[in-house]
Amino acid sequence: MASAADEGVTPSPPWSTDTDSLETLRRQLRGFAAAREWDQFHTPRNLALAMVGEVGEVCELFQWKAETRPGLPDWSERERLRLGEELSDVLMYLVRLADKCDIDLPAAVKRKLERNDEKYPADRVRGSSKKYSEYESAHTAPEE
Ligand SMILES: Nc1ccn([C@H]2C[C@H](O)[C@@H](COP(=O)(O)OP(=O)(O)OP(=O)(O)O)O2)c(=O)n1
Repeated sequence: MASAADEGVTPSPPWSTDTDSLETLRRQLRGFAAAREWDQFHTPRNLALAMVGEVGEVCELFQWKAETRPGLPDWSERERLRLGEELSDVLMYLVRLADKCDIDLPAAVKRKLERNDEKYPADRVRGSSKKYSEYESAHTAPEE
């Protein structure tokens, strides 16, 4: 089985996020909305609702299907294309929502990765899906 390093993933700190691609997307979505005078509709509440609606569309694609393996080998190209579209909608509304709420998403993700690493140290939780509070000496979430 390929190790984490073989797959180019980052198994341990320091964590970072690709600020450039999120920032580029944030700017593109700003421009897209501005060109259509949609800023007036892109309120935090509307964007949150729109994002959840798109999450529902993602889930709908999995609905009533048998469990499938990672990579979706038994899905058609058409279904995979559709899933890519719906995931993109979720991402776009998410980035737009963060922007309209003045949340620095790359910084927030980096911070959350660090907190997750503290709550779920790899050596301790490897191979288990238990929540951090279920471990024996219940670890409490770090202070804000
Ligand atoms: N007021 C709007 C309307 C749309 N979009 C953008 C964000 C999404 O990426 C996409 C959502 O478009 P639709 O509401 O048409 O939804 P779908 O693309 O999912 O189409 P359908 O509902 O037919 O599957 O368009 C937006 O930013 N603001």
